[in-house]
Amino acid sequence: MSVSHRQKRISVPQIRAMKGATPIVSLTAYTAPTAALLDDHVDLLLVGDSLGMVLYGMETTVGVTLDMMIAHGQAVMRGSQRACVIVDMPFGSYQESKETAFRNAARVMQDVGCAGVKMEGGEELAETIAFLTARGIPVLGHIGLMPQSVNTAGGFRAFGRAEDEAAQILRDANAVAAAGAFAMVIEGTIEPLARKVTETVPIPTIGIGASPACDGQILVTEDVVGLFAAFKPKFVRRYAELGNGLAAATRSYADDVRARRFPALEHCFGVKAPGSTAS
Ligand SMILES: Nc1nc(=O)c2c([nH]1)NC[C@@H]1CN(c3ccc(C(=O)N[C@@H](CCC(=O)O)C(=O)O)cc3)CN21
Ligand SMILES: CC(C)C(=O)C(=O)O
Ligand SMILES: [Mg+2]
Repeated sequence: MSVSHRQKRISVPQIRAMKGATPIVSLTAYTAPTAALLDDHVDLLLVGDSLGMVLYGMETTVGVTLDMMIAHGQAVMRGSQRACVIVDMPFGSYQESKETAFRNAARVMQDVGCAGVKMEGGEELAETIAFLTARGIPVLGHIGLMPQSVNTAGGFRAFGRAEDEAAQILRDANAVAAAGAFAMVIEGTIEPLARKVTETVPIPTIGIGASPACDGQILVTEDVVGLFAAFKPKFVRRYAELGNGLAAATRSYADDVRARRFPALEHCFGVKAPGSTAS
């Protein structure tokens, strides 16, 4: 594509400016073909570390590595043209120190060419978020249910039911915003808390299992289209059942191969079609 025909991607400042306006539409993407199909319809594509569970069959996201995120981030950048692409920093790549976080996030920015990175954390991560944003790396926060903390948080559950937990999440939201995050994902909280966080912080909130009051919504694409069957979180709405289509197509293919209906001669090389000089 020529330079003059190249369209610009939605930028981090544009996402930041959507606070209180038209809801930010976001979905996950892990591969080039999926990114290409979603690109025209979303504002933000997240290369989520949920890929460990969705693509690789892991029980949690804790086993996902930086190399995996970079490889899938590159694929999503190749497949998309318009969306703002953000890459999840995986467990272990940013918690140790703000310096380690910067080094690993800079590697993601350089190797992937994405618009920014996402990190799970609240007050305890604020210094790191400030360190990165001050040095040119846009950060999308992630508070509430933080899947990388599943081993200390008591499993995948709703957050903010207890008063002290809700108060902590509100402090986390304020700390993440004050540290310079351009927006934050709020996951798996009770609805009134996500609403209150959205009303309180000056940056967009992007909800998942949170509230319709959030400034945007995100879901895992495979959950939305019925391609992930291991579990169905309460907060998912299925817009298609592509898994059924995939299974049905596979059954038809298997039947055709076993009955020698596939391949037909039209699928074979060096076979003259009647009335043709080609193939
Ligand atoms: N495919 C997929 N979708 C997601 O939304 C998602 C991931 N993977 N992986 C990373 C995190 C983990 N998340 C999860 C994981 C499990 C539940 C879940 O099992 N929820 C059940 C309740 C579980 C229970 O009662 O113990 C639910 O009904 O919502 C929810 C969110 C959200 N994220
Ligand atoms: C569900 C979103 C917010 C996420 O972090 C992921 O897909 O990894
Ligand atoms: Mg994630």
